[in-house]
Amino acid sequence: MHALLPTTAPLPLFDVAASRRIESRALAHSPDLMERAGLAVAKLALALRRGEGPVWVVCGPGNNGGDGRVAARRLAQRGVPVHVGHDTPERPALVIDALLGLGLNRAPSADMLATMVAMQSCGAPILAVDLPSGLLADTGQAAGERAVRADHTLTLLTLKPGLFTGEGRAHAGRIWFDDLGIAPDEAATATLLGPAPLPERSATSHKGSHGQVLVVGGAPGLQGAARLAARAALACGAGRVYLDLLGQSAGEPADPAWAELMRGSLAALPQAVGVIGCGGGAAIAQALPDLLQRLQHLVVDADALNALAADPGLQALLRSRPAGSTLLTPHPLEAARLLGRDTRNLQADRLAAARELAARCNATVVLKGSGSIIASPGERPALCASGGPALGTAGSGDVLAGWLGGLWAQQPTHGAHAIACAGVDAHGRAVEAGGVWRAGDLIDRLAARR
Ligand SMILES: NC(=O)C1=CN([C@@H]2O[C@H](COP(=O)(O)OP(=O)(O)OC[C@H]3O[C@@H](n4cnc5c(N)ncnc54)[C@H](OP(=O)(O)O)[C@@H]3O)[C@@H](O)[C@H]2O)[C@@H](O)CC1
Ligand SMILES: Nc1ncnc2c1ncn2[C@@H]1O[C@H](COP(=O)(O)OP(=O)(O)O)[C@@H](O)[C@H]1O
Repeated sequence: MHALLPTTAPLPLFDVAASRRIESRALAHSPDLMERAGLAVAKLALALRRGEGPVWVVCGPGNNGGDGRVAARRLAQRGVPVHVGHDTPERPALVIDALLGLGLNRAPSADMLATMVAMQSCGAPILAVDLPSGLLADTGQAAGERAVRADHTLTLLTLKPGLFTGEGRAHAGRIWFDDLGIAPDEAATATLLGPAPLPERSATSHKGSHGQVLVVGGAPGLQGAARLAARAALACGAGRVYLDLLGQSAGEPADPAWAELMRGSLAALPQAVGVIGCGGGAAIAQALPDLLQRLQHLVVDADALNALAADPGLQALLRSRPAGSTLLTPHPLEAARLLGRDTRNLQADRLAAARELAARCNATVVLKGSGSIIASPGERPALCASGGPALGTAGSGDVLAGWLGGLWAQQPTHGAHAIACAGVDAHGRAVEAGGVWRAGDLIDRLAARR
């Protein structure tokens, strides 16, 4: 058993159907899985309980409850006071939430909701067994009007996507994992990202070896977004970074605060990696046909995504681009516009939405937000557990787009999926040590990790 985040390597995620298959094959040779699960829960509970009061074990009707009962027995054997039931004991030292796990298949009943409220309000920390009760393992959404908000979740046998995306992170608390001694024997549903190495530099390399980025955007009043993207691309290590500031006179400096950035345009830079749409306003729509047809590598963000959503002709150009050459970075509202759905409906199953959008656009899609998802045609989707609410600040998405462009400029033979996985994970890790308040700080933190 170990705490899971931050990840040190990529990890396989399994949805409910795959977890069930792994479990049923494992049970054939290891019939004591529930004993192992309950023992792991009891061990963690011993470390987490606060004070000498009883450990309150709330068991549901299925095997999740079974794990809870084994844990209760093991704790009692160690002389720990234990209360098993749905009524709140006095001054509990810990709550073990073993009400509902993988088998959650409908909105919890009123009785269960009342028990969840009691757990939540009793004042003790909550350790969820496998999943916080009421949270759907595949999507990270509550099946009904609420799910338990745990302080810790010990997930068992397999890692489930819903712990890491949607509302999962807010409900799971600190995530622990015990594989119960079983190695998964089938392909993962998705991959939880680990850290990716930064591009290597040979001793004889020079700025011409490190690629070019062309940021197209920054319409009047919106230059900040384009400049953040350009600064991030440069901080990432791109050899030269140019800005095509839409609707700005040629005399306007690329970025008065960053003298290294230059003005440029598609006509002069057909080999550059395009980072398009940051602060693009309405003007980006006119530039898009040329950009979509002429640039070999494109990161498409913000207003360029909105322009695409509004124009089937542009969507056809997008789909006709070669495989692996386009990377879209929508936040949920932008993704919902592209799919013609509402955001709530899209967020209900982020993994499925990202896959659908990737297939529809013939592109890699980074569906941003807590637990960003990276989906590409023909690739196993990836899920990012790094980052957090510190990224919820204006311009952090522009920084991501620029960083992705900078990575791609240095590694032009990589496909969009690999670039997205590396860049999204690094963007999240940059805030984990704290100290990021503005998108500009984020650029400094990303650069410091190089
Ligand atoms: N077998 C093993 O060795 C291992 C098992 N493991 C453990 O087993 C867990 C999975 O167990 P599980 O399949 O029994 O599902 P579980 O989450 O207990 O729920 C099913 C029960 O809840 C009910 N129910 C569902 N939704 C409901 C609702 N909204 N409101 C009310 N009731 C609802 C559902 O009712 P039904 O649909 O049948 O009417 C059924 O009775 C897994 O998460 C892990 O903890 C692992 O440790 C590995 C080793
Ligand atoms: N709670 C959170 N957890 C993880 N990542 C987050 C969270 N909130 C925001 N982010 C990340 O911050 C970035 C915000 O991007 P975006 O919404 O496009 O911002 P902007 O348009 O201001 O640049 C995305 O990479 C998103 O995944």
